[in-house]
This record gives sequence, structure tokens and C-alpha cells, in this order.
Amino acid sequence: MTAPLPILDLGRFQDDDSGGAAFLDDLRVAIRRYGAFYVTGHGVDAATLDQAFALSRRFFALSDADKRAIEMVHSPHFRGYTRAGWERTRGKADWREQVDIGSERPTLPADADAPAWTRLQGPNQWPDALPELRPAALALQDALTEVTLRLLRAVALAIGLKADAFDPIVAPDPTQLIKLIRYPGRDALPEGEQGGQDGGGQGVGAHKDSGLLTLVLQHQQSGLQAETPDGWVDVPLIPGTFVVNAGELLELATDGYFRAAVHRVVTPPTGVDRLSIAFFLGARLGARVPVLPLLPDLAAQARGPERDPNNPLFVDVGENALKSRLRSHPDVAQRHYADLPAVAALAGRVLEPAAY
Ligand SMILES: O=C(O)CCC(=O)C(=O)O
Ligand SMILES: [Fe+2]
Repeated sequence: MTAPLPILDLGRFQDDDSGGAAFLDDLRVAIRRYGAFYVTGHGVDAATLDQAFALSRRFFALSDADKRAIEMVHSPHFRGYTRAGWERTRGKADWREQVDIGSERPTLPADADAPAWTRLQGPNQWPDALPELRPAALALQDALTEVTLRLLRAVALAIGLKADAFDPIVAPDPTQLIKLIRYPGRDALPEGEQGGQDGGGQGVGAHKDSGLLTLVLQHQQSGLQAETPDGWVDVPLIPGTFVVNAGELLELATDGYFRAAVHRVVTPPTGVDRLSIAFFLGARLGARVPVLPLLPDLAAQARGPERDPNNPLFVDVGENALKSRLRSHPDVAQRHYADLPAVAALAGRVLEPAAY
């Protein structure tokens, strides 16, 4: 099989300021052309990943009542369970159920003058019916954070910066988010939702991730697709790899030298479902993303960040993260953010989920 995206071995990266020139060139070319690539040599062992998918399978097999006990609408921090059809991308329902697990941090004081994004920080919701999930998910979060921070050091070197160039906006408390996701097969979707994109329903619609870098862990069933200069391509499962997507903050920090990857997931065929785990690493919520001083010949190729009226990009990290969350989860927006003028203006327009 010819891989649709480059496959890079992180084992080739030497983590000092010398980098490993050939690896860094490959990395820069991959992100510049595709915004995405496969990574091998990431060091997360297969047993850890198998255990994570086994727990994910057990979580989604819980009763509706057990899952809905931790529904996201209870959390101003956008944590917990989302039923299929309740999340939206580009205004349309996504046919996936998921649980969002972020950095486990205390709620910030509710100060009237505090920016709205401060409400994003806080504890997770954990299912009483699956106590093993908490330690396993937090350990996985640590392991994936380490891989992503290592990739970020390589990205910095690849554009002519010091390895620690992202530290001021990331350390010591980057935004972390794990999503355990299950996409039901086409037959499980309501009538009228089964067509669309190349014959498949919208597992998740085309989008960019809002952070710096995302790792997508695939398992058994493919369905991820990426938009490339040659059009949409399938990004099938390659055992032992993660898919890495550049996010909006990396597009902003490089003034558009890198573009965030546009990607989507199509609904699996009748009779099967698909599990995936996505890990999103963003900058500190309180940080503002600077335009980094790239090597002059790279800076000359920077196109500026994309200007999409449907998806404004914000250099204030908390604001950019909140934009994505409010747009994807209108029920949480209405329950916990109705005081924001932008949310109030949307009231009643996008709240009704498709029947499921
Ligand atoms: O499930 C996947 O493969 C990708 C999920 C994704 O793109 C997202 O949740 O942002
Ligand atoms: Fe994504």
C-alpha cells in the first residue's frame, strides 16, 4: 500500500539543538504540504494502547443511563459524554458518541471580570460504572503529552528555531484533551442521515483542530480522511502509527507557513462501528500566540493564516479554544455560556439535535 501521507519515524529525531537534519527536513516538508503525517517510533507501547481501546469499548457498552450520568451538558468545562447526533461540525450533526477528558485541574474562581475561557478549566466527569477509566485515561494523557511535546520540539527545530521555542506558550500547563470516540455504523443512523460525503454519513464533518498538534489513534476500522493538495484522501489505519494533525495555533504561529490539516471522518459501513482516540495538545489557555521568527526563506513562503469567515482564528488561545467548543456543543453553550452575547444571539437556532 502507498501511504497517502508521509510516515515519519520519531526515533530518528535527536532531541538536542542539532536535531537530525534529514528527519527535520522530512517533517517540515510533510507539514507544509499536508498539515498531517503518520508517526512511528513514538514509544507508547502496544499494551497501553490495547488497554485504552478495551476500556473505551467497555465505556461505550455501558447503559445509556450510566453514560448520560456524565453528560457534557453538566460541565461548564466541556468534559464528559456526548451522545451521537449532539455535536455539530459546520452546523451539521456528527454521528459519533464520545467522552471528553481534559487536563484534571481545579475550577478557576468565578470572577465577573474574568475572561469567559477561564470556565474551560476544571475537573473531568468520571463514570462510576467504570472506575478503571480514570487512572488509565490520565496515564495515557501523560504519555501522549510527552510524545506531542517531543514532536513540538522537532517542529521548532524544523523551522529554524530553538527546540524550546514553543515553551513560553505551552509550559508548564498546556491544554490537554483526550477524546474516546465511537462512530456507529451506517445502519445505526437515522434515515436521511445515511447519505452524504461519498456515500457515508458525517462521522465528524470537515474541520481543523483548534490546538497546536493532534494525535489520532486508530483501531481496527478506518474512516479518517484528509484534504490534501490532490483532494480528499483516505487515511487508513497503519498499525503502530499515530496520525498527527497540525492545528490552528500552529498555522497562526507560523503565519500560515504551515496550514492546519482539514480532515473529517466518514461513517463506517453497515454492521461495523469504529473506535478512535484523539489527543489534542494546545497552548496554555492564558497565552497569546506570537508569530514566530521563521528562517527568512521560510518566512518568505508564509501565506498568512487562512481567512475563513466561517472559522475565524484567534491568537488568544483561550478564545480560540472556546470558539471551537461553543460551536461544537450548543447545548453546553446554552446551559453555561448564555451570558455571552455571541451565544445569546444563537439561542434556539442550532440547539435541537437530530433525532437518534
Ligand atoms: O476519529 C478520528 O479519526 C478523528 C477525530 C477528529 O478529527 C476530532 O475529533 O477532531
Ligand atoms: Fe479533528
